[in-house]
Amino acid sequence: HPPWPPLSRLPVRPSVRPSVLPPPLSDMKEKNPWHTPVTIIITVIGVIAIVALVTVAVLQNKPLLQKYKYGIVLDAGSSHTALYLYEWPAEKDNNTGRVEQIHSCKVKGKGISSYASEPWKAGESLTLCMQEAERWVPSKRHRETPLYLGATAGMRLLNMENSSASDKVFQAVEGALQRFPFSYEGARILSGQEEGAFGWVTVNYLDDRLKQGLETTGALDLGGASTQISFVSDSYDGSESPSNSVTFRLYGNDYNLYTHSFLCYGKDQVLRMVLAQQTQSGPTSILDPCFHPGYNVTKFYSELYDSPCVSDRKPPGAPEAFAHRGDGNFQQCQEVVRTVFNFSSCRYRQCSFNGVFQPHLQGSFGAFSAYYFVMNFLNLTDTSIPLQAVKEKLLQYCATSWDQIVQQHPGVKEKYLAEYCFSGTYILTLLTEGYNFTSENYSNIKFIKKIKGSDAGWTLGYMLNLTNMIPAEAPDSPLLPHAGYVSVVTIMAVVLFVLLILSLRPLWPRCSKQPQIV
Ligand SMILES: Nc1ccn([C@@H]2O[C@H](COP(=O)(O)OP(=O)(O)OP(=O)(O)O)[C@@H](O)[C@H]2O)c(=O)n1
Ligand SMILES: [Ca+2]
Repeated sequence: HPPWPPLSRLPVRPSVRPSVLPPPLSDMKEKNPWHTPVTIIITVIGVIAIVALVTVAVLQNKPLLQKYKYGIVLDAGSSHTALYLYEWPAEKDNNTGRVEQIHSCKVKGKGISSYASEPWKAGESLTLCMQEAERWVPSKRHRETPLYLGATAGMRLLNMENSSASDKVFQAVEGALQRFPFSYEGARILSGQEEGAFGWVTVNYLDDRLKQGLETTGALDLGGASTQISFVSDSYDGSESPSNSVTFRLYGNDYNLYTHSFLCYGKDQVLRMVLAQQTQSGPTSILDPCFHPGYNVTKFYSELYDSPCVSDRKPPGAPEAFAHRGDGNFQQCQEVVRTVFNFSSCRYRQCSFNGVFQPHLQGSFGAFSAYYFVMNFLNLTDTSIPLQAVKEKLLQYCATSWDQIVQQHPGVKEKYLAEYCFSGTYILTLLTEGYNFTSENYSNIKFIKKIKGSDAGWTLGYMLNLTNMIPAEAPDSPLLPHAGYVSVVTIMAVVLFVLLILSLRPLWPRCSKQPQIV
C-alpha cells in the first residue's frame, strides 16, 4: 500500500513542486547536518592547511620574484667592437639556469686596433654602448656585474707589429671601462685557440648539446682578420698536432676538441693578400676579377700594405696609388683567391692548408659572423642548394655591373657592397678547398647569426668559462619537474583532507528524520 495517494488522485496544480519533495529551506525544521561547528572548523582548517602546503611547495622551489644576475662581454674585433649583455636566474648560476643574451650594442666606428695612433679614442668609442648597458642592468646589480673585454685578431696583429701601441690602446680602454660601476675583470687578447674553442662552447651551450651529452656541432667563425674552425672528430685524440687540441670536461662529459685559428685569413686581410698578389709589380691600375665590372676606386699602396699580413710583400718603388678596377669574373677570382692558400706541404696525415693539421670533418657545423653576413646578403644561407648551383649564382652575381649592384641595394654601405663578390668567392674556396668540405657534406653547414636569441660567437663561451657557469660534473637533477612536484603535493593534500573528514565520521551529527509530508 503506497504511503501516498496515487499520482492520478493528486490535486492538479499548475507547475508546482510535487508535495512529496522536502519543503523549501525556510520550511525546514532541521539544520543542514554539514553546518555544525565541528565540520565548519574542520573544513576551514583543512582548506587553510592545503593552501599553506601548496604555497610552501611553490615558494620553496621557485621564488615567485625571480632575481637575475648579469654579465657584460665586449668583443673587440678587428673591424668593430660589440657589447653583449647576458642575464641568468640568480639562484641557478651553475646548473639548470640558462644564460641568455638580453641586449647587444654595436660600437660606432672601427675596431680598437685602428686607434693605434690615437689610443684615447679607443676608450672613448666604448662610452655610448657602456652607458646603454648601465641602463639595462638594474642599478642594484651594477657592482656585482662582471665586465670583460676580449680582443681578437686586430689586436693580435697590432701587438705583433707594435706592442707598445697595443699596450697604449689597452690602457685607454681599461681607463674608460673602469669609470663604469661594473666589476671590471680585465681586458686582454684572446689566443686563436680560445677564440675558436669558446665559439664552439657558445654554439653547443645554446643548442643544449652539452648538458644533454648530445653529439656536438662544429663552429666556423669568419672575422675581418682571422678565421677559426673547431670541431670534435673521433679520429682526433690530440696526440697528432697537440697545439690544435683543447680538452673540456662539461656536465660530466669529456670533449677533445680540434681547433685552429688562421691569422690573416679573416676576409679583410685575405682581400689585402689578394690585392697584394695583383699588385706585385707595382702597377698604377689593376683589373680585379673579384670586383664588379665598372667598379673603379683609387687605392693607396701605403694603406693596402699597412698590415703584417702583407707588409713584407710591398713592391719596392711602387707608385703612391693604383686604380682598383673591377672585372667581375668568378672563376678568375677563385684562381687569385687560391694563391693565398699553400697546399704544397703537410707533415701530418692530412692538412687543411699552410701545413696545418686537420682531422677528418665530422658532424654538422654552424658558420657565423662574416660567414653569415656574406651568405645572407647573397641569399645563399640555404645549404641544401647544391654547391654547383651556389657557384653558378656567384658567377652571375660577380658578373653584374657595379652600377646595377648599387642600384639594386640602395640601403647597403658601398664599402660592404663592393666586397660581397670577393667575400662569397673566398668563403666558398675556404670551405671547399681549405677545409675540404665537399658537395656531399656542404649541407652539414648551417649559416647562422643567432641561436635562441643569443648571437653565435666566442663571447658567451668566454663568460661561461670565466664565471665557472658550466660545471665539470652533471648537476643532480630534481626527481620531479617543478610542475609535477606541485601537483603531487596538491593531490596528496586533498587526499589527506578527505581521509581526515572520513575518519571523523563518528563525530558527524546523525541525519535527522525525513521531513514530514505536509
Ligand atoms: N653587415 C655586414 C657586417 C660586417 N661585414 C664584414 O664582416 C667582417 C667582419 O666580421 P666580424 O665577424 O665582425 O669580424 P671582427 O670580429 O671584427 O674581426 P676578427 O674576429 O677577425 O677580430 C668585415 O670584413 C666586415 O666588413 C659585412 O660584410 N657585412
Ligand atoms: Ca670576431
